[in-house]
Amino acid sequence: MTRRISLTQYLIEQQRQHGHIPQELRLLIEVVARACKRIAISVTKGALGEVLGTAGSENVQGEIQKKLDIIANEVLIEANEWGGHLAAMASEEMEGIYLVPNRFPKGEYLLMFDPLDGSSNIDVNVSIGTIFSVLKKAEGSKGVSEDDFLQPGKQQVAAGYCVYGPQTTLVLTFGAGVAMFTLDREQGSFVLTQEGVKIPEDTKEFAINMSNMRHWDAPVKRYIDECLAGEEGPRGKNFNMRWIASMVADVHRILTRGGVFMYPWDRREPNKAGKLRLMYEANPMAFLVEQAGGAATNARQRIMDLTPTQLHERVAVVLGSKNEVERVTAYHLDSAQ
Ligand SMILES: O=P(O)(O)OC[C@H]1O[C@](O)(COP(=O)(O)O)[C@@H](O)[C@@H]1O
Ligand SMILES: [Mg+2]
Ligand SMILES: [Mg+2]
Repeated sequence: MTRRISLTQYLIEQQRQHGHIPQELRLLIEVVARACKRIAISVTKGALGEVLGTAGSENVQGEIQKKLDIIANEVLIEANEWGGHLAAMASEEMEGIYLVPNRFPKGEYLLMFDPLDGSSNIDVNVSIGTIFSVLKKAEGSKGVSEDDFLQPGKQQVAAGYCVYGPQTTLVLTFGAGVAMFTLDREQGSFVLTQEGVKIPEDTKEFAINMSNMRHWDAPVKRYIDECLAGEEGPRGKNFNMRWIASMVADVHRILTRGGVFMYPWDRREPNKAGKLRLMYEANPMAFLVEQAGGAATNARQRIMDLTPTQLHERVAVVLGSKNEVERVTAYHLDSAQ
């Protein structure tokens, strides 16, 4: 039975007893969690809060922004800019980095986020979320620029997401395992509901958008064909499929019961490495998944080893149960020889 302590107590424990995090980082995560609570309130209001529908604008990736994309972005910026722990922020919804204004105290951390993941699910009342990643500015670097953000994911000091579903759940890692916290709405606080989250190494469940099948590369097609062949095929077992179209919800299922998630490169936009974004979608999820004993690659290399060259860089993603991720990756490496 998991100890029912609050997020604040858990964070203090991580700082004081285990020495896993400095005080500044603890306070930063508290601010992010508070922002997620505010976003959860807007999400829950739905049509009553007039937060559904499009905002009539586009983000830097040319995607139509939903009202909630913008609301969530503003909530995260507003909550974090006065916190005193950050040098700058970057978001899916902003083209450049956001420097903490001079009127606020500053810190050494860099915060990146996908304020609202799974935007296509907002209006249809299906789970969505917020994904975030924390880096530290290189020591001695004066000021802050976009270059400070271009660090490989293995340098993340914290990462997490908050899924707004039937329950609102915050999932966190500081590089010493994964913990989950459920929002107790009566108390208004996140309560620890699982520690030491582990993803089983094997699975019979995959997640991929099958409508893109005709655009896939041969190794992806091979892997999925083998899953679909079931007991009679080379895998000798039947597979189930799930695709929520909110990465946050698909990854949450994988952290809860295992599985493999794939958003591979495909021929629709051959010049792009993939659909998902490296710095505020793939890296934080890869950090969580690895900390839970799973694996995350771009179908060839470990995601957290990739050095980004742009803030909004895209990447192919294969993550989840270790043995399946290794299999998909091996199929790609074999085909390249
Ligand atoms: O609609 P598709 O092509 O299946 O893509 C779904 C994927 O796109 C995303 O929604 C992208 O996230 P955003 O909503 O933040 O743009 C992922 O969460 C999800 O896995
Ligand atoms: Mg997203
Ligand atoms: Mg988004």
